[in-house]
Amino acid sequence: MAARSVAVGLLKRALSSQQQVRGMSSATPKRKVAVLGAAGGIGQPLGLLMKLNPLVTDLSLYDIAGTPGVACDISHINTGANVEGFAGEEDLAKALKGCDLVIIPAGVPRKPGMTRDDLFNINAGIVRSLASAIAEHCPGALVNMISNPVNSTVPIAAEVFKQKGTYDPKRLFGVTTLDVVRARTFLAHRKGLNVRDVDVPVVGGHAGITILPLFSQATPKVDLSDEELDALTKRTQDGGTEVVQAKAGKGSATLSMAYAGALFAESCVKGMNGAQDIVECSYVASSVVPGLPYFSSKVRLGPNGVEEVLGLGKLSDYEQKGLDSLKSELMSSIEKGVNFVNVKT
Ligand SMILES: NC(=O)c1ccc[n+]([C@@H]2O[C@H](COP(=O)([O-])OP(=O)(O)OC[C@H]3O[C@@H](n4cnc5c(N)ncnc54)[C@H](O)[C@@H]3O)[C@@H](O)[C@H]2O)c1
Ligand SMILES: O=C(O)C[C@H](O)C(=O)O
Repeated sequence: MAARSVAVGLLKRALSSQQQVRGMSSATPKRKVAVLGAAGGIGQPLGLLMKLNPLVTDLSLYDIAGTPGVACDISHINTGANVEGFAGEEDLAKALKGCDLVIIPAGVPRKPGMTRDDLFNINAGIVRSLASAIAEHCPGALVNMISNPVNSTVPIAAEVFKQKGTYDPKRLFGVTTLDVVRARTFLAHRKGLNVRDVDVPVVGGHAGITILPLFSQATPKVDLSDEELDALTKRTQDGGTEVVQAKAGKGSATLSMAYAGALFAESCVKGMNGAQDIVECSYVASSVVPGLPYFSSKVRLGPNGVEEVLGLGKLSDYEQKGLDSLKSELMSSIEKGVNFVNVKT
């Protein structure tokens, strides 16, 4: 009897995973995901990872050029998602139509010696025009903003959506998952832990000192000397710069970012599909820190996007100092984004 029920269980599991792979399960809703900037350093591996995700039934790959080739290549992979490639502004409406989730890694990356804010002049305009198209063609989609400077590009998208009358703070996310991925990796290496067991919330924003890892809230609990804490915090804050320098002029993090972006996108889709207790750190509209209208902290994801913005929990003195010192930089990046859309020059 026991052997029979084990066999039935295995059969059911195999059937349901086959159905999932084909995108045919009646329990799994159809989900169309778009990647804007899909021919780029992040866009290509992110497109690949989304094609491998059984929750994605339709994958729309958009860039200003180069997407037909990328889409053709990815479409040959024998997983369920239907893949379409779109190139050039005249194809943007088609790329966005019917999307549940839009991921934006479009824009220029840093070179050594640059800050993320140095990307503002080019990327702000790109994000403004993509946000405007999203408001027109898929206003109900969740938006995962990867393009830097995230601290400003999220407010830019929000202001565009407000102007278009489609703004819903629950649906707009700055992707800060790479900071969490880095904090987990660096802590696990430093303390000899299995990285799969390690989690570290990272709050604040996504640039330099605005990236604030909360090692006092890590799981498993760890004892860190003052030197270790300082070194781990700085390495997490400078993780992006470490990659920019290692790539020596050939861009910034792409592969680890694609991994992080795919993790976050999957959590968004799971939340939309009704999964419970999906919690991720993300840079969202927030009242967690008075005076900062956008802030990254843990958020609970659900059918409508952000279901709940969670508080910061108890901070150590070191983390409280970090929080106090990031506020003015984060606020000025937010204002810069807001003004870009609203102030006529
Ligand atoms: N949030 C994060 O943690 C994080 C991590 C890494 C990189 N980034 C940022 O992601 C962005 C992309 O980085 P990358 O390494 O993929 O750069 P990349 O130059 O390799 O690719 C960017 C792609 O965007 C495309 N693009 C430009 N304008 C566009 C438009 N109007 N519409 C659609 N696509 C457009 C380009 O054609 C290119 O294919 C950069 O701004 C980078 O700083 C963010
Ligand atoms: O550092 C960068 O410019 C890219 C990205 O924001 C990162 O953190 O890797």
